[in-house]
Amino acid sequence: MMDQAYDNFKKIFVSESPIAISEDKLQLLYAFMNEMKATNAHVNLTRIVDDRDFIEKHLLDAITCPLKEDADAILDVGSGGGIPGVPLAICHPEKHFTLLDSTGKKMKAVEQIVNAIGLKNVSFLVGRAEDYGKDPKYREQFDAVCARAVAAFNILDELCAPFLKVGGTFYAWKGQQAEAEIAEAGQGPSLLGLGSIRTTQNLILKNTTFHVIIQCDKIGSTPKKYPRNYGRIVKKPLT
Ligand SMILES: C[S@@+](CC[C@H](N)C(=O)[O-])C[C@H]1O[C@@H](n2cnc3c(N)ncnc32)[C@H](O)[C@@H]1O
Repeated sequence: MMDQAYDNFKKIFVSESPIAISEDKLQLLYAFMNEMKATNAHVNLTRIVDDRDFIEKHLLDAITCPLKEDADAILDVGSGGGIPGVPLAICHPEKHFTLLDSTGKKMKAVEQIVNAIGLKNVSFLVGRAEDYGKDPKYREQFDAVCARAVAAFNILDELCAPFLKVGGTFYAWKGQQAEAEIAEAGQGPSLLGLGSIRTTQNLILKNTTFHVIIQCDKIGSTPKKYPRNYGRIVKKPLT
């Protein structure tokens, strides 16, 4: 049963959203927000708790990602409190989302949230991206890989590229520093099999000026030597 608080949520969401969302999905996004806020009292999942901020900086920031229609298996690397993975899973029930984070406590909390709101298209992995990326069970198995607020692009490319199938797409959420980070990554993406680097800037939200998603496609297999161990990736990012 939805209430006055839901009506307020809906009003803000509809006035801010550049895309139309059905009522059932909107109710799930609302339930996710409330569960996350409640969980936040004992597990630190987000600093954003005001409804308008949550809608703009978490929900809309996540769901405006231009995921390809034919992407079925999607990995969210460094998912933390479940963003962008959970809002995207709500909006794309036909796709499967795997959330990966090295912090088990966060993944456990998000799993409980996902169960509480009844989402069936999400699964969880606890551990380091650079370890899972070497595991044949996960390497080159995903049609899309997403990552928000995890690392600079010249580190993220090595963490994420190994998971992508050739033909898949990598989405890295960035702000106004996107172009500078692409430049800093130099030849790194192409060494990893990534190409066609571009940015999506046309989904700028009313109060979030710098909503930029770097996208690139996997155009060739990632050489076996990548990903290196994390210390090496950070100390000497590919250029
Ligand atoms: C700042 S949080 C961002 C969480 C979420 N993506 C968001 O935008 O709200 C970064 C998360 O990435 C995870 N992380 C960082 N490096 C990682 C790695 N190499 N493998 C797996 N998780 C990692 C951290 O545990 C943390 O939960």
